[in-house]
Amino acid sequence: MAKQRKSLPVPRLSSGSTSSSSAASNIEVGGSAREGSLSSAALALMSTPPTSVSDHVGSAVDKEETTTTESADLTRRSSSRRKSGPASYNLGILSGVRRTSAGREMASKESVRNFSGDTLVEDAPGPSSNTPNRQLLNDGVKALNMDWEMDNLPGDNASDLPDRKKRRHRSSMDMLIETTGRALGRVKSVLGKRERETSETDKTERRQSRRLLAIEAPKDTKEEVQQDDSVVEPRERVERPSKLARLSSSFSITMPQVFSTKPKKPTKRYETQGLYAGQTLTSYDDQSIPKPSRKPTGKARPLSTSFLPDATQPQKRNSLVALPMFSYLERERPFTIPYDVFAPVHHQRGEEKPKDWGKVHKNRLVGDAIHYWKKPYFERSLCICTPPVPGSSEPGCGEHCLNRAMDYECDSNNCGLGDLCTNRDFAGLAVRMERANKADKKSAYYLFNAGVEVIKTPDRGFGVRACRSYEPNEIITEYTGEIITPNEAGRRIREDYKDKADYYQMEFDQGMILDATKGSIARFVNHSCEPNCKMLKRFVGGQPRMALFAGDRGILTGEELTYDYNFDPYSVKNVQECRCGATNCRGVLGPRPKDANKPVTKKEKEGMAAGMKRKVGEFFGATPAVEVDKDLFKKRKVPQMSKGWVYVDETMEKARIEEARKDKEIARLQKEGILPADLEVKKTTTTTTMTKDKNGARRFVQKVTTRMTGHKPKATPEKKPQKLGRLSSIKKKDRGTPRADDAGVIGSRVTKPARRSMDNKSIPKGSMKVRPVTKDAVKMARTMRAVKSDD
Ligand SMILES: C[S@@+](CC[C@H](N)C(=O)[O-])C[C@H]1O[C@@H](n2cnc3c(N)ncnc32)[C@H](O)[C@@H]1O
Repeated sequence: MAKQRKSLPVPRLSSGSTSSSSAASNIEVGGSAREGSLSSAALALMSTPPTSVSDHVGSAVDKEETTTTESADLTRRSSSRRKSGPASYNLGILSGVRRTSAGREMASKESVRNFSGDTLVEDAPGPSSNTPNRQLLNDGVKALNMDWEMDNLPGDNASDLPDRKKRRHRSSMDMLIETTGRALGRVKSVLGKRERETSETDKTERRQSRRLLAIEAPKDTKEEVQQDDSVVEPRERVERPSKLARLSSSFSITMPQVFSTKPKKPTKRYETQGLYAGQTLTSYDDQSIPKPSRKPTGKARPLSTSFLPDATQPQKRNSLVALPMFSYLERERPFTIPYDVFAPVHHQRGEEKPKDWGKVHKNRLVGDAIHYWKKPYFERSLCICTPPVPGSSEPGCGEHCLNRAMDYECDSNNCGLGDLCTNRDFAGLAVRMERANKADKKSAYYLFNAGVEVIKTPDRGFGVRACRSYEPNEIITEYTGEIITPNEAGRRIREDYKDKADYYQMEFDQGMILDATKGSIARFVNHSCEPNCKMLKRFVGGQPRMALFAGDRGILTGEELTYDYNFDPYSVKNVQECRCGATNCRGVLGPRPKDANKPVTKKEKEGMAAGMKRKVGEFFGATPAVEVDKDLFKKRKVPQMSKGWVYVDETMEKARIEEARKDKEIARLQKEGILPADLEVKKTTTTTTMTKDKNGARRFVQKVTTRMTGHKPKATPEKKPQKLGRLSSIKKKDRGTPRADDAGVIGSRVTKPARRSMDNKSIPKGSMKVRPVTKDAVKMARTMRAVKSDD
């Protein structure tokens, strides 16, 4: 160092200053005049003495180039600084080790070369080529697809630098690598995260695409289209690269897309709200809700209610966001459980179903009834109701409606209230049944609209249950079947239904019988002495129809439907034991107690007295004051109840009818003198007595007694000579042989034409009507005569 200083007198430079940047920076150049006389290039040359022999040579060769660069460098310095004080040289900056700004950290290859010569860095591998940072940098450079490589990093060409310089260069390179490595590490971690996400998406996409490819297109024809429009092989064929390869190569930002239009992944939809009871805790205070009376027994663990808030304390709302389950508990809203979810009365599989049930959904006339039945046999009644006053509780065609009072149903022909009319039960039922018929028979929707279903009862055969609730007096279902004559009803019972235990015949209208053996579901409705329904007759479009209506307390879902049969068994033998289980059960399916047996009430007595008074007044010609009873329309109308079931026991009934016919015939023959008055005939009487067995069950015992009884004809008053009108006058005038046109009357006999004319009511008043002698009577008379002659 000392030697070097001595060999270079002008300018005096401390060579030692080159060893450290701090020393170098403090070198002062003496005399401004001298500074000014020296070219800056020369100064620069002098300030950087060659450190070796080769440097001298090299310096000579590169003198020109170095001079130019340094001069440019110095020219860039501010002129004010140069002027204000003596020039100072920062060797750190000049040597490229110390940089003045971050931008200069990445020194250009040229500047390094210019400063330190081309031989600064050796060809040997870089100082930190094996360090993880270097590796990281390498990876990053590759990943970013840069057009330079780590091995040819600018400024990395320090193979020919001397060791000392190499160290310095290495340290600067290390810094550079470290900084860049850190930056790249951050980039890589971000990219790595994206890569992971992308690879996740990629996996899902691949799974989907595999599925789609399997369904939509053959694999070999499907091509993948990348965003850059390059066509690649389907992803199934692309081999999955190794993790390392993926790490190093998957920094590509553009991810391969399988399909330009991705199929939308079906997203699971979560319900935002759930169903819950919707009861407040204070509901228990409600008197209408029965409190649980059963106390927990020792064995059963009582239900823990600790999770419920204290009902006695006012509820404080939690300011924190509640968990969903608790927020559901807090919220309250009305809800209806869908029928598909809650249908408690579905007919269970395997349950016994009724056999031999021919369904008839509309009444139909069968046999002779077709000729006897009078179609619309009364005039349609016009409804004079006005639309209901808004806000009033009285509905359209309510209790004041005349049609309703007369059991006529309103329709568009007789009522103008349209939808406001409430007297259209059968029309409403028709709408419901139409909905039911369109629905699947197994669906809850069908059951809801049909409203009823058949069930098997333990002791009363089949019955009917409500599949929904009904308002009081709401129509439930129609009772339909075949309209037949009473004769046909008897015949069916004798012949068709002789092996059956249950009959479905009911008195209907115009003296006809409604036989629901082929009929609607209503035929299965059982009897109860305390019924929840009633069978009513209504006139719809002039035609009578029967339907089951809810009672005054309405019907709940699942209740068995019953009504009072008011059963007329015709014979005691046919009396059936009632198993309805009501507290006021009459014990038998017999008729309701006759009203006549009821004691007369005070009100009825008043009514009778008022009626008498009116009649007396009318008799004496007094005009009764017309007083409109205001309560007249308010009175509950008495529904036209079903007249009752017809139970015709064919053998008993036949015997009874035959007996009566015989009695009548004998009496007539006796009267005519054909049979003796003291005739004794065998008579059979059947008496039924009810007993109870040891179990308390009722038993009906029949006793048949036969006795001989005499038929005594009633004493007939002495006959007065009868005026025979025209016929007798003819006979009086002309006592000749009767003519053929004498209305067929010969003696006491009436010939066929006469009878025909009698039927036609052409015989004048007062004419004698003679009953024709039947074949049976003649036969019997002959027998009697034969018996007598034998005696
Ligand atoms: C119209 S059917 C009713 C449906 C019948 N249960 C079935 O299975 O077809 C009438 C018959 O049901 C039976 N029945 C109805 N209600 C009854 C009751 N309360 N007690 C006993 N039997 C009853 C009687 O046998 C009666 O003749």
